[in-house]
Amino acid sequence: MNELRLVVVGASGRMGRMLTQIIPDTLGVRLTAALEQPDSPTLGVDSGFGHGTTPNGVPITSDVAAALADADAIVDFSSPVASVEMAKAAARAKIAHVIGTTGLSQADLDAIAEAARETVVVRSGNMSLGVNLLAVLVERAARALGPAWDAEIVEMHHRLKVDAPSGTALLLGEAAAHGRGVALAENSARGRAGLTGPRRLGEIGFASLRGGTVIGDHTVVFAGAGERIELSHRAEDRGVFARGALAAALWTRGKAPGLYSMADVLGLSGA
Ligand SMILES: NC(=O)C1=CN([C@@H]2O[C@H](COP(=O)(O)OP(=O)(O)OC[C@H]3O[C@@H](n4cnc5c(N)ncnc54)[C@H](OP(=O)(O)O)[C@@H]3O)[C@@H](O)[C@H]2O)C=CC1
Ligand SMILES: O=C(O)C1=N[C@H](C(=O)O)C[C@H](O)C1
Repeated sequence: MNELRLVVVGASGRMGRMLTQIIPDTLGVRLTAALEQPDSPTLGVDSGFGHGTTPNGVPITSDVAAALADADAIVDFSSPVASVEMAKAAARAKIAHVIGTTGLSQADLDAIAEAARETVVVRSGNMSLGVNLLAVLVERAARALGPAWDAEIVEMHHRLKVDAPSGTALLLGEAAAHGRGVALAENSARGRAGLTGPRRLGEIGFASLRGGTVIGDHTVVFAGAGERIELSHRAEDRGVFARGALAAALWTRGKAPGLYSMADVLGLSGA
């Protein structure tokens, strides 16, 4: 089978650099374009620059049309505005779109769902195997424990992260809500401050810490009367997200248009 021709969006960012580093060592994929914003100072620079001195022959560009003309899939860790634009372009070109970007609004999610009517889209707030397995465990725990055990989600990330709660925290919150058979939107508490009053039964709380170079730590606490369960994941290397995204891109081959998750890619749906 031919190699999957990949476009990386956000190629000069932390995740983009990790992707361009591991693509040459990943069987079945080939980088054909590396996209950045039109005003990026990195335009024209070899996209291999982020990981030492080995050029890969793919210069960074902002020409979306040219990039998509020679591609099978897009791997996108950029910004909400960019990912929604890419989703529309991917739908028009019928190219698979793997979206890792977080901080998406409901309107952004709706636009992505609309694009997924035309092409294969895999979106997840976390592409790692560990976090997606953790979500399965959180759902089971929430189902078994019920709302009498208070669920709180604590996350910590590097000082440069711009959105909160993290996409992963929201994914884990959705898992807990699903386990309880409730909607997260109606049962979440974000950013308590001031005279909050006692905790509301059944709410799922979120707390976000930012500092240093932390790649991504998440803990789901189930606090009961006189005892506590904590389920945690710590990412030690951005490679876990990048490898998951490349596995997702390869998985899209031959799939029907639709919106998929990493649980689908990893075979964890219904686990
Ligand atoms: N789902 C997952 O597993 C993971 C998700 N993420 C998420 O991925 C996103 C990116 O993270 P990270 O790499 O750390 O962030 P960075 O800010 O380091 O990288 C994002 C890159 O995207 C670029 N960009 C912005 N707009 C466009 C555009 N229109 N076209 C092309 N490129 C564009 C930015 O350029 P500029 O700097 O000029 O704005 C930047 O270089 C975040 O939302 C983060 O939360 C991160 C890790 C794992
Ligand atoms: O911005 C990051 O860095 C990360 N973002 C994702 C999130 O919002 O959960 C995934 C990972 O934790 C790193």
